[in-house]
Amino acid sequence: MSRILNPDSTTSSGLELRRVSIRLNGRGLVDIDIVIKPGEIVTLMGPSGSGKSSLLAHICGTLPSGRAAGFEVGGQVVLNGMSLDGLAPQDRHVGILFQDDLLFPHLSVGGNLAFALPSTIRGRDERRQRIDEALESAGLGGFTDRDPATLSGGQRARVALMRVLLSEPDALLLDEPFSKLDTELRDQIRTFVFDQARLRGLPTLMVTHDPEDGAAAGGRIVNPV
Ligand SMILES: Nc1ncnc2c1ncn2[C@@H]1O[C@H](COP(=O)(O)OP(=O)(O)OP(=O)(O)O)[C@@H](O)[C@H]1O
Repeated sequence: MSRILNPDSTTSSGLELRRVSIRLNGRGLVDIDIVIKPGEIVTLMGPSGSGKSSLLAHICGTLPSGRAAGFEVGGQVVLNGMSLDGLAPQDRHVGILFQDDLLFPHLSVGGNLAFALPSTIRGRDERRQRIDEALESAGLGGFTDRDPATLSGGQRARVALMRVLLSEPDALLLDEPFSKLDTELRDQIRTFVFDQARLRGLPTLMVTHDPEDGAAAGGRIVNPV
């Protein structure tokens, strides 16, 4: 693993945003300083365009930065005591779930999940077992060979979460992942996602416009500015 150990950082667990700032074309968007403990779910709410998704992209290492892109970032993102600055997205161990489940339509459910498994899990049987266990734990036992197009919205949402979790993230980011689900399903999937995050002790940062998401998470609700 190529993580950089920042000599200034403490060895604390969780996701720390140390005076993280984002400016867009010289305008201040985000200014946040927070520690999210393992298993804690923090909700990020703020007006449209206030930079919530940009902050998640910055944590993932996918924010287009530099003068041409217009974004300038400051501060430090630290996960479990290690600075993520300069690391490629795939080396950060940060999982993110979006509004759209982004399942690959040309792959089976199992194929979608296999894509997320760490390359260190090499054996065919072990890979298959991990996928089967993940599907079982999501109430989707026997779905390995299903075409994603044949799944319901709730089933797709659970596969999308399992795909993120199989990549063994150390932190979870949620970018309005429940907003396209109808009310009943939203409650169900929300509970499932929060339970999984807590069970695995993942520091979790959720962006939402829905106050009910924040209430259901039961944790702190913060503004990006
Ligand atoms: N790739 C990009 N290149 C340039 N500007 C961008 C890019 N992505 C977002 N922006 C701009 O950055 C600002 C913040 O957008 P962002 O999506 O982070 O806000 P948000 O708070 O998540 O909004 P919403 O609640 O509507 O999803 C907006 O002005 C947006 O137009």
